[in-house]
Amino acid sequence: MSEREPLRVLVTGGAGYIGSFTVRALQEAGHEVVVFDNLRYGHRAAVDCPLIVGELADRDVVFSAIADGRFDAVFHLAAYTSVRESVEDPAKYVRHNIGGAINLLDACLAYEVPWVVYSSTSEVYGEARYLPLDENHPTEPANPYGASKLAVEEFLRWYDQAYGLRSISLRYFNAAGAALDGSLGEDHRPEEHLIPNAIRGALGLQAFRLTSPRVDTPDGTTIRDYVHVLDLAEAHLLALQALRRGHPTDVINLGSGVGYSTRQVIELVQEITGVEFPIEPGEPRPGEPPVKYASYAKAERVLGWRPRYGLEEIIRSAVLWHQRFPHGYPE
Ligand SMILES: NC(=O)c1ccc[n+]([C@@H]2O[C@H](COP(=O)([O-])OP(=O)(O)OC[C@H]3O[C@@H](n4cnc5c(N)ncnc54)[C@H](O)[C@@H]3O)[C@@H](O)[C@H]2O)c1
Ligand SMILES: O=c1ccn([C@@H]2O[C@H](COP(=O)(O)OP(=O)(O)O[C@H]3O[C@H](CO)[C@H](O)[C@H](O)[C@H]3O)[C@@H](O)[C@H]2O)c(=O)[nH]1
Repeated sequence: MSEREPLRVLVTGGAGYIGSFTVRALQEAGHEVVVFDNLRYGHRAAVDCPLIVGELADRDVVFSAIADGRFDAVFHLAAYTSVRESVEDPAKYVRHNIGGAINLLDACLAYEVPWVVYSSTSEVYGEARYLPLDENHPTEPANPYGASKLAVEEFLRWYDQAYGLRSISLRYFNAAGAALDGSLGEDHRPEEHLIPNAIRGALGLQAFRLTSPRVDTPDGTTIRDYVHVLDLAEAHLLALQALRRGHPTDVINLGSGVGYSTRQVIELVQEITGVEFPIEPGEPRPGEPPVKYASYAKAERVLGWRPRYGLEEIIRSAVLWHQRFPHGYPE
């Protein structure tokens, strides 16, 4: 099969934030896509392709989705993603993020799907021992969410060794931004991420609360690496091409390489929107690492990927989305 021939790809979590952009990128590249999502956080309106509404933890449902599909690849993005919830209810993260993923991988083996692209996270590293974080940094997740994502990465390695299932795990840093025309965007209910919450503060949709703990950084707020969701979607296509070329099972960081403090992000949202919304004190989130940002040298070397968009374009696109859809996707 030539590297350009269209493939059939199942995207789990494809109705969610990053998934919906990845689905669109696959479709634009000519691939045939089916989405599998339980719609707990995803939205039907975010998807323009066949959608299987199903639960990953239900092994029979997962097996029948794969059995019916004749898929060439699976992009596995579905997961629960709240650090706070994972600390309160770790069992949920074992059952869905680990158990659900294992159901999916077993179905891939049963129906000979050769390639998996997996959504991992910078949370696998825990607190940074050095910066920028590269893929050789020790993995010491500080919460059950990060532990669940790392466990799947590790089993992907074992599944390749034992059964020959090849995969690339993409360790995203902080995904943010929207389609440049504001047609797709981030709609989590409830929303926990900084950029959408600051924009909602600027648009008068809700009060903005600072939940960053006081940390040892120049302005005392946490520092993060924001990467445009369009850049993430592009990286998934490049990972698929790498697998088609025969690249071995691997893990790759996806970040912008630049760290911005929470206060800098808030101030940039204020500047771009022209609204000096109040910053109300919130309950500091426990266990947040003070600083993280990525080295994306490996993504550049292996995938030929580098981020196209910076923080300003991230915020401008997200503002457009929130202005067009202040109440999110129509249900
Ligand atoms: N948003 C980020 O900054 C970020 C950073 C690093 C990694 N990630 C990873 O990227 C992936 C996508 O994240 P997102 O921000 O788009 O989240 P999201 O909640 O918008 O998307 C996840 C989707 O998966 C679905 N889902 C969750 N559990 C499921 C299950 N058991 N069965 C079926 N469907 C299920 C949800 O309904 C949702 O549509 C996740 O795997 C997450 O761990 C996200
Ligand atoms: O309304 C808000 C939202 C966030 N923050 C603060 O802004 C910083 C960034 O918060 P985000 O929730 O946007 O990002 P995190 O780095 O805390 O975590 C996110 O990115 C990780 C990957 O790097 C994981 O995927 C995780 O699930 C996801 O929530 C944190 O200090 C947070 O306390 C606020 O002050 N107010």
